[in-house]
Amino acid sequence: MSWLQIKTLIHPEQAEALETWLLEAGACAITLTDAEDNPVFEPIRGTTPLWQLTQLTGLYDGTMDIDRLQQALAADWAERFADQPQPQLHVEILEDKDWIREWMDSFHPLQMGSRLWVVPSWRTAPQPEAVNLILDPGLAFGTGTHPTTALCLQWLDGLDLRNKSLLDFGCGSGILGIAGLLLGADQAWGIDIDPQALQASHSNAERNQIDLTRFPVYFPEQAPQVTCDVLVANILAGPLIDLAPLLAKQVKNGGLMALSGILAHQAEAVSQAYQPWFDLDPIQERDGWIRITGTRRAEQDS
Ligand SMILES: C[S@@+](CC[C@H](N)C(=O)[O-])C[C@H]1O[C@@H](n2cnc3c(N)ncnc32)[C@H](O)[C@@H]1O
Repeated sequence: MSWLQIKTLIHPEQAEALETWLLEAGACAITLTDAEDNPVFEPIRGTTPLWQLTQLTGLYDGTMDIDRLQQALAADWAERFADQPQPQLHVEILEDKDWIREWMDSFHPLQMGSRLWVVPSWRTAPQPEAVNLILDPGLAFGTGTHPTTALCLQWLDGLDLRNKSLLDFGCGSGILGIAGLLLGADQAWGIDIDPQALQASHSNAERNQIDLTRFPVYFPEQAPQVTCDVLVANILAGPLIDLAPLLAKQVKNGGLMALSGILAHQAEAVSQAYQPWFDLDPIQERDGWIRITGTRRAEQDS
């Protein structure tokens, strides 16, 4: 099987928008790195220096029609960012073994808060005594490199999760549910609409020596209506708003929740959707993404 890898340089302010656009257009995975850290393009004389740019690398199934993708991107980009240069996609065909090597090289251990590290399975944990979450990124979203995931991991790291149950809604790679269990929770559940995510969550749980009975995973329509002490949902603003009544029902009175996957301008709409059930904390922001946390009020059960 072959893959198509695209690479482009982009201004950091537009990197997230391009990442979202490419994922919606079927990319299996996207990574963003500082162009200066990992230069694959020669800087062009007279153009923006590399240190001001983000390098985006994306991966598509080898059957993807990249010409049509470029045309669609050009049309949308012209509409949204009329005054900005069009991203130029450099395309390369990769055999399985090549992209795996590229992919592996791009992941490094990351510290999340004070106790937790996310360590790719092929790297050595820098602090063996820390809480080390061993991760095989695979194709499901959730490696810890994305700000939305990092915001949730840092929040979990700061909680006392002993004897707590945790619902990971939109579990992707299972990273948040697994982190919760490693940080002391005694039970977690994962829910996702993507079969690849459910599979990845279980293989990542096994890699971290977590008994799968402590982290069962479900499609939403098959999930039991559990109530949890802690809810994490890193999805997107639209589904989070639609799911507010359902998610509120699944958090115990006095329980905690963290919502992520929300762009700064969407904060107000998502907050409003959860205010009927939760006392909300001040919003946290990272690279244009925000995290909403709160405590389930006891007085309302609806
Ligand atoms: C941004 S990823 C987050 C993955 C992981 N929890 C993390 O924090 O890195 C969002 C995940 O939510 C899933 N998802 C999107 N809409 C959903 C929905 N309505 N119900 C359940 N899962 C959903 C996607 O398939 C994807 O795996």
